[in-house]
Amino acid sequence: MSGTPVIQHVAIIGLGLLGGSIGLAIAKHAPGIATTGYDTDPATREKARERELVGTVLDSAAEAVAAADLVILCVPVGAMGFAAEAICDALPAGAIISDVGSSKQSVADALKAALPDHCIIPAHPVAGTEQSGPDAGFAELFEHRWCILTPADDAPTEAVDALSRFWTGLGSNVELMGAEHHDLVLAVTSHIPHLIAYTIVGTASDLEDVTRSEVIKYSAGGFRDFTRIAASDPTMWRDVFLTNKDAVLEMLGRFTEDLTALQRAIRRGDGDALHDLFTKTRAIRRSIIEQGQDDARPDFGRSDHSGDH
Ligand SMILES: NC(=O)c1ccc[n+]([C@@H]2O[C@H](COP(=O)([O-])OP(=O)(O)OC[C@H]3O[C@@H](n4cnc5c(N)ncnc54)[C@H](O)[C@@H]3O)[C@@H](O)[C@H]2O)c1
Ligand SMILES: O=C(O)C(=O)C[C@]1(C(=O)O)C=C[C@@H](O)C=C1
Repeated sequence: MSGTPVIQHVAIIGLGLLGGSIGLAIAKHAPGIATTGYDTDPATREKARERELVGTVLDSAAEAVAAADLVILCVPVGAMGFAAEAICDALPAGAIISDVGSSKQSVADALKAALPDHCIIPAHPVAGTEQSGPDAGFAELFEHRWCILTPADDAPTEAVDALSRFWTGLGSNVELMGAEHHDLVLAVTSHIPHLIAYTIVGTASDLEDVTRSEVIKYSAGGFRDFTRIAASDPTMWRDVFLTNKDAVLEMLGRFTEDLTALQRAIRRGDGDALHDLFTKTRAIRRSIIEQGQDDARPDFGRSDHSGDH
């Protein structure tokens, strides 16, 4: 690759929350970039046309990528390999292939296996909601949010720079990281919190009828916040846990040990242990807020667009 490539045409494969939001964000922040898109689901393609998520919605992945200099795969992580195989023969030489998957090592492996001769720069915008599908996307999703790029050591610097500039242009802050490290960090900050939410809401749903209806009736802040997270897309999260198995199991082991220690403190009436831990965790919350990282999403990310009414 010679010189820094200028991105003039982005193809988006998968037109749900992430794909739709990228299309709308390009229209808002970089209207000079042409966009094409494809989704395997005909109803999603139809809705994407109606909402003008991209400039042109095509009826095949090959047509969608034929003139692209950047292709972004926005499908569940378990489908990345299939999506890459479907575009293999139609990709222009020199196109950058990227993705938005929530786990990175397995996606990097799948993309490399499907597209061994192409320039692959995996990415993960750490921005989302519990909504999914073509109705869920909005142009502001990535503003003031991190986008983590996980290029392989031999990835061309110019392509990494071009992709960084692309995401900065949509309003994101960009950080580079190894894929394995990404998967460990995100296991703690995103994957295990989702697992905990799925568990606690699942526990409530297993209670006897009367108790369950009371849980729903009286659910205030804590449980209600968990139900939002536990409403996240089942296919997406199934794939995240299957593809980030090692890091999730490692962190889950530590979490289980800490939970057991807390259980012992409660059983023994060890108020000091409980108070010490809660003081430590409160300090973490305060330092997140001091760093200006407390949900930098604009309000409409949660209310107007999240559908959580
Ligand atoms: N939802 C979030 O909060 C969030 C945040 C960051 C990253 N991600 C990642 O983004 C990706 C997409 O998630 P989403 O929330 O947009 O999901 P989504 O369900 O809203 O959209 C995914 C779309 O991909 C389509 N699809 C599936 N297989 C396909 C294929 N082979 N070819 C073309 N289209 C295909 C589906 O029909 C669907 O419309 C996932 O990898 C997820 O891990 C999600
Ligand atoms: O805010 C939410 O609803 C999210 O779950 C978004 C969230 C996260 O855990 O922070 C979920 C998965 C992603 O890969 C990135 C972002």
